[in-house]
Amino acid sequence: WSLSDFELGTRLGRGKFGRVFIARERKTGYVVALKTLLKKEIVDNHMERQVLREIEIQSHLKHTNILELLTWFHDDFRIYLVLEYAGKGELYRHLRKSPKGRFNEHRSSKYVYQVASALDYCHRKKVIHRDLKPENLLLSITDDIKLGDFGWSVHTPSSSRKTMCGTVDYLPPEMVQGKIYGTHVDNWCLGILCYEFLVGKPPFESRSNEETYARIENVDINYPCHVPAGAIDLISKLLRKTSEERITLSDVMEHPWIIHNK
Ligand SMILES: CC(C)CCNC(=O)Cn1cc(-c2ccc3c(-c4nc5ccccc5[nH]4)n[nH]c3c2)cn1
Repeated sequence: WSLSDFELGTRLGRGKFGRVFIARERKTGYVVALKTLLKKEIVDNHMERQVLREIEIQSHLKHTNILELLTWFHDDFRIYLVLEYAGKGELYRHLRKSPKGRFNEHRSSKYVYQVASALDYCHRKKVIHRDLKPENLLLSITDDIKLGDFGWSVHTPSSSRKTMCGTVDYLPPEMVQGKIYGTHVDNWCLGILCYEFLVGKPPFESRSNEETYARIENVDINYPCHVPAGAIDLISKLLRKTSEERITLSDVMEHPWIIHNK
């Protein structure tokens, strides 16, 4: 493959994701997201091994709710990643523009199910910490979750998050305390995500990072009255300070609130 095989369109996410363009493969007309990484930037930041490891991992992940890395190629100056195009773009924007900035039970439980399915698949492949938060979720044209790992993108701090260096709202207690962490961090983040879908903001959001950290470590959570009991039950089983106590992803997928509402 080479750049001449593609007809480039506009930048996606208005430059938020680094240099990602919508593009069409000339012969088939297939629409993709074409991400370009400058080799000089990668070398200057000593990220060669990391990028190659990410490409290695991502190219082996094949799941309907994980954004697929279709192929990649490079020229003298850039590495080009041919990624699946998600027709409805950033989930985050849909969340913010929904009435009261939150999703209804049906939509929330469907997305939580799909994210749990994607994470369960990743964990079985010994891949953890996909940096789960609304900014890393895209929606396909059929309104299905596409989990992307935008760790590589140069996120300009988006105005939507108060803290300029990206949100701390999704950090689990073990990461706030700088302890080693395992796959259970994703279970915690799924709990935060479920709360944010239903309420419109993450549970521990505070005026300062320090206050947020304190609330995370105390699991100091309040549920607005409109949050259904079934969802509270699920979230409270994910947001456990002791990581081993958190409900498993397969149990999330079989939880009554998910089954009855998705
Ligand atoms: C090193 C490597 C293997 C990591 C691979 N993963 C990434 O590069 C993560 N990444 C995915 C993207 C990305 C960004 C946006 C989109 C979109 C998309 N569709 C849209 C529709 C409307 C508005 C914006 C849209 N963005 N589809 N697929 C995308 C993929 C950017 N970075």
